[in-house]
Amino acid sequence: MKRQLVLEDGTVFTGEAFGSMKESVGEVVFNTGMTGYQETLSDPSYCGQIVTMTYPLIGNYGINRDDFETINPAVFGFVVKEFCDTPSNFRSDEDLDQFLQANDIPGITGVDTRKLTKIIRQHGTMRGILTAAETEETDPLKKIEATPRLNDQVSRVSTIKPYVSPGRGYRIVLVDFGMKHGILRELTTRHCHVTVVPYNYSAENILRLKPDGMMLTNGPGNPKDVPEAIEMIQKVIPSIPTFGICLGHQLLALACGADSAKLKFGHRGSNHPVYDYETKKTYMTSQNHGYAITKESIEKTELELTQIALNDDTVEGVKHTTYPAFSVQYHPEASPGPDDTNQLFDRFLQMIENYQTQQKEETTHAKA
Ligand SMILES: NC(=O)CC[C@H](N)C(=O)O
Repeated sequence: MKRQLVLEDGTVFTGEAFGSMKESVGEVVFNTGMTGYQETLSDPSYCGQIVTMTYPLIGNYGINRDDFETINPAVFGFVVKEFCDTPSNFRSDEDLDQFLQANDIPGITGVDTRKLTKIIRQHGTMRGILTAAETEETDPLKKIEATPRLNDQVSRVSTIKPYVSPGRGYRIVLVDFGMKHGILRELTTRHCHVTVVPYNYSAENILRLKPDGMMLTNGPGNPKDVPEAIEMIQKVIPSIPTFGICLGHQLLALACGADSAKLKFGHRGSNHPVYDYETKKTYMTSQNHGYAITKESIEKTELELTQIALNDDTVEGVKHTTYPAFSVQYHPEASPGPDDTNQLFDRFLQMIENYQTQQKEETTHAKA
């Protein structure tokens, strides 16, 4: 069956439908990863977005039971140059078409994804619609216009109730804005006792758990759409060591008085070079974001710029100069992509240890 991807500017791409047959409107973004389509499709940060893979052959190693970043994919559509319906890999359990059908995600194959990507790069991110090619009765552009822009993606993908992944190590509260499993995996690998809480869990409830540390996860949409989290972070960071990733980084920075802005077409892929001023090293990072903290806004806060994107000089990391808190815009948990920055989880646990030692020393001094 024929299907079209129509962009807001009127550009039409015609291809073959696969996956779910439903019509879908979303923000059209591109991901430059050569592999990792399963992790990309299951990353909740794509809620509301139609994702294009720039790598031309997609589906060739199928879908397996191990590589999900959530079991509830939230992406609104999937665009490929060539869908491979004969996957060949020892881990493959089903093909991409079956996966997309089972999760009600519409796909389109046979699209000139290079042309599509060039358009998005020149014009900036646009909304688009995946629709049956034959539709004559309604103008696809009118349908895009009639579809309200989302501002509630985080509430769609966050957990509703808190839950615990037990461990004998540090007690970490993990605030779920649309968590990738990779973040939880890195903490449990390090024996942490993790309490995952909803995006709108209050500061009072978090402090009542007496955590050793707080982690703020990735998540979809505009960070300014989650004001309750910004308020919570302001109350928690003076006393609990905090580490933020991606949306969590943006929320931490907003909570400290910085500002965020939308990037022209974002960073999505597995090969984004980032320079870390602290280690004086460049790392390859996995990224997926459309917003960023603005550099100028950091200057008037108590934050310090710690990392920078080498492609476009945008903010990739900050740390608080008084409180034990730091964050990065990219994904140290990788999945997909390189795990060069995996040691940030160790840096976080080290920060907790240092903070607790310092607290003990201060209490001893106070008593003496
Ligand atoms: N992966 C993320 O957490 C993305 C953060 C935010 N939704 C953005 O697009 O910038």
